[in-house]
Amino acid sequence: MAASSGGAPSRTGWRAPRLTRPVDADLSVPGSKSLTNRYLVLAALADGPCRLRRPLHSRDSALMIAALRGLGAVIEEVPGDGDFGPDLTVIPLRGGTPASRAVDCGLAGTVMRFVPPLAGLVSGTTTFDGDPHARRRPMGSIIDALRGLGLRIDDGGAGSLPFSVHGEGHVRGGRLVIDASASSQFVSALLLVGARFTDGLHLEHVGKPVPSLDHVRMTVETLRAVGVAVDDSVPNHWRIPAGPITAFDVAVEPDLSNAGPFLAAAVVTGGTVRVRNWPEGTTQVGDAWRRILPLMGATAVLDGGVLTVTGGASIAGGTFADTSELAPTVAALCALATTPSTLTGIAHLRGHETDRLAALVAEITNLGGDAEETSDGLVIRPAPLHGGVFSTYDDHRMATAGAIIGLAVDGVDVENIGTTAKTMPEFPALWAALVRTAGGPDGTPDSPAPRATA
Ligand SMILES: O=C(O)C1=C[C@@H](OP(=O)(O)O)[C@@H](O)[C@H](O)C1
Ligand SMILES: C=C(OP(=O)(O)O)C(=O)O
Repeated sequence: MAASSGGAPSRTGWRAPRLTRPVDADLSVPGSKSLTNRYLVLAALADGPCRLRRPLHSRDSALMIAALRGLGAVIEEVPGDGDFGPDLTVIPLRGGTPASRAVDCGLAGTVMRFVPPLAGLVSGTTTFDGDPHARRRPMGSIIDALRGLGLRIDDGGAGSLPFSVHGEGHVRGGRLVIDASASSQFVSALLLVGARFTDGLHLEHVGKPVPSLDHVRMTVETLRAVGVAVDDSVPNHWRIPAGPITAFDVAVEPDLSNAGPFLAAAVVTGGTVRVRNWPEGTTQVGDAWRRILPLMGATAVLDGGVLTVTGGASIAGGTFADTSELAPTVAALCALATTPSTLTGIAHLRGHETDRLAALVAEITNLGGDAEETSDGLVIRPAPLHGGVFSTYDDHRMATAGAIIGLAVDGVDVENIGTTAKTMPEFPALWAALVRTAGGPDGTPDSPAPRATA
């Protein structure tokens, strides 16, 4: 496998840079995956042309763009002022598309969950498939919901990818009951299109609690910002009247979840990382770094749009609930902590890009660590770690977890660092710039630390 630019070549992939000196970095991170892909869906349904400023450009956003183009949206790249690629303009779906089209979901939950309801609003057949593991991600609630809305779905009875949606150009909508306990994205998917159903949508969740509720709040707030009146005053019920989605021009916030590994580097090395353009108010779950990292002994100060995290003398373990997509990064830090940790409320991570609970236990244990699964999370105890291969399972957050552990442990080979392209193709280069602020990886001569400017 080819080595990526962030670490030295190694036999098995990407040798994670090891640091015994502190990082001292200023950086920007690319746009939020969750916001970019919500804005793209809403723009495709809006009542006029829209613009996304500083959007994410990654595999997940590229798959969303391709899917929406296939359904008839016109999406173009135009010059913008972002550090990580052009802006996007979107002319909404106008009909007149071919009678059938295929959507590649890759491994993107946002594509496989958000696009099928939208396909119901377009005439013709849309076939969905994705990477091999995508066929194992939970989809049954979306398929059932679409049937409940009167759409014909061919899934061979599997309740998973691949399947076809036969759209008629309109969906009646109204009352719909689903079980969204496997993924918050089931709720978000239906809310994003609900205003365009003829009778609007009254969605009810019945079952174990909806996980990753921060992401549902993000959907609700994003909808309100484009003129959709979401009533979420009753728990597990969302009511949306039929109506237009107002065209918008929006700047996408940086991805605060993807800022996590860089902030973690400050914690691991006892250094400082400053992330620019941190929003004062946000619906992103990644804002929780400001709460989580101090529990581990770091300081986190948000001032003037810059989040500054400085690591302490050691990493404290603790109990971390409902960390959602932050969990792999939290787990990597816990594996380096001096006291035990418990992560709870993340049973649904078994349905993510891989079974993240099993994967984290396997990879931490493979490096000599002490980790085990519980029914809804992980227990990780202090143990001396050694080098080895850190497998990534095509999961971007497993790759970054390996990079974090490798900062503190000699000889960690991250097996496929390229999988970070799912949400942050720039990861290897940004990590290399971060490492240079500590004078370079261990074994390179000390040199004046250049600032990470990426
Ligand atoms: O709506 C979204 O953008 C997301 C919702 C969450 O999904 P789950 O509820 O399946 O965890 C999260 O983990 C994922 O990374 C992004
Ligand atoms: C769970 C994740 O992604 P997806 O949107 O594919 O569900 C994630 O990014 O951590």
